[in-house]
Amino acid sequence: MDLVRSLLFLPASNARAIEKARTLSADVVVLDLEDAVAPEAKAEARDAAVEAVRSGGFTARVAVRVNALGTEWGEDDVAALSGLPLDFIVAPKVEDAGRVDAYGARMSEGVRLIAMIETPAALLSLPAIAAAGEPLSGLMLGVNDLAKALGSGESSDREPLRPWLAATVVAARAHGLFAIDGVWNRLEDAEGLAAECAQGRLYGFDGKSLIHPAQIAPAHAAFSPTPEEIAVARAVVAAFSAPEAADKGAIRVGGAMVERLHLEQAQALLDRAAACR
Ligand SMILES: CC(C)(COP(=O)(O)OP(=O)(O)OC[C@H]1O[C@@H](n2cnc3c(N)ncnc32)[C@H](O)[C@@H]1OP(=O)(O)O)[C@@H](O)C(=O)NCCC(=O)NCCSC(=O)C[C@H](O)C(=O)O
Ligand SMILES: [Mg+2]
Repeated sequence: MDLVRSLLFLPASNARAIEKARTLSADVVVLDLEDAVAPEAKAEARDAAVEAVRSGGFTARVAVRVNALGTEWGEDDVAALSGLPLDFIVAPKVEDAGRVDAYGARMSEGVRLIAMIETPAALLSLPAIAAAGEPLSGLMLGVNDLAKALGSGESSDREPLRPWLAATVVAARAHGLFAIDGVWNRLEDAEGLAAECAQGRLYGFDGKSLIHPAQIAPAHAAFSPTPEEIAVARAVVAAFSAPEAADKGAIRVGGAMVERLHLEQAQALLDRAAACR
């Protein structure tokens, strides 16, 4: 099971954060070479990321967000990661399927790609990007860049971004990719973070991109099955296991109609709960 409830970004130029990240229980840590690193620190950050990945010691799976191919650092970033024991490369500002292919041609076997959707052009090309094929394994919304490019205002319920939340999940699901929601910037607003995680889960996202260790636990709480969901799933599985349900497609469980598609859904939720444990 590909658990991606939490993808914690940290600047690869921050040695203390890298040390801390080794001890953290995020599902994935993302060493950032892009927006969290100033232009004059790019080369040093690249070296630090390579050294960190080579040395290992992370509890989480490890990703590096490179600078986009086409920028002055992109080619060197991707080349520096060649042959390293890395789980994912995160590609910022992907705008077409050709860009996914370009990363694929440069990446080592076994490393998977997460494409960031964070420009209007990417939104218009979502179906083609999602259909690009291997090594693409996930889509991640970049809400900061997106809000900047769209000129959309802030709102607590993300009203202006909602069509794009849904479109990203649809594109990912259509091609068996995971979908990761954007970051929550307000470090001290835990209530807002919890609400936004819940909204992301409601839209179907598999997890959230994060910027601070304190955001890991709320993301895991939101993107793991709840005890109530587990109880309902167990009841559905038990009801369909009863002899009287053997020849039925639809039955009544807890006052609701459930079909065999709900049985599959319940089994998937129980598998996910086991993986989260
Ligand atoms: C946002 C921060 C700059 C805040 O830093 P700071 O105020 O120093 O944090 P704390 O004092 O609360 O830190 C406490 C300890 O935790 C460590 N720490 C902090 N953040 C991280 C982290 N992300 N990963 C690992 N460890 C972290 C500190 O080192 C302290 O440790 P210790 O001293 O040992 O106790 C900072 O949190 C930060 O830099 N966050 C990540 C920023 C980032 O990577 N941004 C880029 C990705 S977001 C993005 O661009 C999304 C997308 O592209 C879009 O467009 O939307
Ligand atoms: Mg961005």
